[in-house]
Amino acid sequence: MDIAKLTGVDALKLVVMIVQAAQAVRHNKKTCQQLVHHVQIIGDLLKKLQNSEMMQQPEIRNGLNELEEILRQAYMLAVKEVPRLITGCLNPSATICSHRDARSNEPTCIPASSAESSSIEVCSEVKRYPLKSYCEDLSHFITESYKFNLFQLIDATNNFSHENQIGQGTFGCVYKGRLHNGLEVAVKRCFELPSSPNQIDVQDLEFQNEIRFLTKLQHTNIIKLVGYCIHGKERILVYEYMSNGSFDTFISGMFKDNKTASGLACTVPDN
Ligand SMILES: Nc1ncnc2c1ncn2[C@@H]1O[C@H](COP(=O)(O)OP(=O)(O)OP(=O)(O)O)[C@@H](O)[C@H]1O
Repeated sequence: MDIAKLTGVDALKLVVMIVQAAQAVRHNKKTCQQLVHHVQIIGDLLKKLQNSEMMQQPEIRNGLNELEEILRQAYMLAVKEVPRLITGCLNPSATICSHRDARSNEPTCIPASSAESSSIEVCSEVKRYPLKSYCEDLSHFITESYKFNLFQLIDATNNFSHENQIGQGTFGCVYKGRLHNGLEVAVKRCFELPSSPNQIDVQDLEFQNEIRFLTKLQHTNIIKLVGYCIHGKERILVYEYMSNGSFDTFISGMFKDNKTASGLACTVPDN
């Protein structure tokens, strides 16, 4: 099926299509049921958002556009009968990240928020799926980024000190940091939103979208996500540090180099 044919289908319709596709899959029944369960949670959330005032906020609309793109890709995967893999990617409470297995030292996928409260049981096949095979089967969803613990980032940024702050965007403050291995990083500490259940959900979706999109889009012209941290209410993203100025400067520099928006789009790996 041509992905272009799905253009214009909204997120809620995609949820229905994914559920239908997953229910039609003959193999991996149990995994498909989990997939349906996870997608329906996203669908319920979208329904709640649909007529709310929050939909007027551009950042939420943008987040939902990105979610729609994720759902579109999930649908494409569902119809290709690989639900086992996308269950992990769509689990609203678990993000796949790469870690090394303590015994074999093999990179392994685990749910990033396994320490966080989760009412959803994460598919055990996904939990222990070796990163290598995962990459081979689903390279565009894999993340080479790592889950940091909060103390590593406190250490890297001198306790998020004022001196280390290099900027501030819509979603949080950005700090320059240096990891133990010497790598210079930009650490974005997301603002805490007022504690309304919906807003927290949306913030988490936004956060997870950022992780998925940046790890999926590996390209020399796209900033690399080095890792992330979830600790209590803390949501932190760790990017490679751009020594040549801000991201905006970098983007405008790119266009000065005759890399037009459409040219860039052409060079982004096509999933
Ligand atoms: N990877 C990075 N390396 C160096 N500086 C960075 C990096 N990322 C962000 N910054 C600095 O932090 C500032 C805030 O960045 P951030 O991505 O949070 O927001 P923004 O893209 O400027 O705005 P918005 O969030 O509203 O889109 C940037 O303007 C830049 O100066």
